[in-house]
Amino acid sequence: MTAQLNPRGDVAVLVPAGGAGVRLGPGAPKALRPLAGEPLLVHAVRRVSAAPSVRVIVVAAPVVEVAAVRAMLAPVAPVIVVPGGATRQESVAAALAAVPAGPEIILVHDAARALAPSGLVESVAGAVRAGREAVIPVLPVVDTIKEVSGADLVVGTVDRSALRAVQTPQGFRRAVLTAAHAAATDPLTDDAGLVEKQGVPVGCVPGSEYALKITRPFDLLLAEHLLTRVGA
Ligand SMILES: Nc1ccn([C@@H]2O[C@H](COP(=O)(O)OP(=O)(O)OP(=O)(O)O)[C@@H](O)[C@H]2O)c(=O)n1
Ligand SMILES: C[C@](O)(CO)[C@H](O)COP(=O)(O)O
Repeated sequence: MTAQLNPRGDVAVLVPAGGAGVRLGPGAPKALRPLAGEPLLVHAVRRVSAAPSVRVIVVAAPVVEVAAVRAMLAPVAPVIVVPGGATRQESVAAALAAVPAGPEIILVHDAARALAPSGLVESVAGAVRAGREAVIPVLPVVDTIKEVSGADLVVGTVDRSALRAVQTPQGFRRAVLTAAHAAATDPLTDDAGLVEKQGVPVGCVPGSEYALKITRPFDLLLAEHLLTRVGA
């Protein structure tokens, strides 16, 4: 990361890290929980900052942890840290508002996808640079998918050939992401969803198995294995 900004190609990455991690079980906010001895957020920011086009990183931290997160990330990379919001969408909006003038490509990347490789950051940024207005990394759905009524009654089998599992980082022209957040009404689970609502086409690039979202305890075990045994 260097300080000079080139509006045509430079990238700012927003890292929403304000979530509690309820599905991971009781403990500190998820982004601060340890993975192989370091907080998830440190792993995520280290990988993002290693991507050559990234010039600005803005982290949305849990509200009461802003100072601690600033201190924690200071040795990792230059970052702007802002208080997160009550929802992921609010955290992203707060981070977006803190991006300085300059970068015209903005990526949004979950702290919870702590092992997403720098190459994926570059691949998403590159697709936006090449002309897409919005880009998401996706993987094919590998399980048979059923529609279920109530708790346990199968209604039918869904054709999965057109389905994709969506990851982060998601990349956008800055004006597109800003307009989508300005127009947002209900919270959606991802930023591409807001952009779709604006009628903007969203492109796909191949995702990475390493960009798994650490959501449940098993995911943390898997990530620990990938990091310590596979060298992710
Ligand atoms: N108010 C929130 C909620 C979520 N996030 C961030 O959004 C990303 C994706 O959210 P998820 O993995 O679902 O995290 P949590 O909301 O913390 O998980 P849970 O629903 O289990 O509490 C995470 O990096 C999380 O920190 C955020 O910045 N602010
Ligand atoms: C943005 C996201 O990571 C894409 O898969 C996801 O939508 C975050 O929300 P979730 O509710 O934790 O799945």
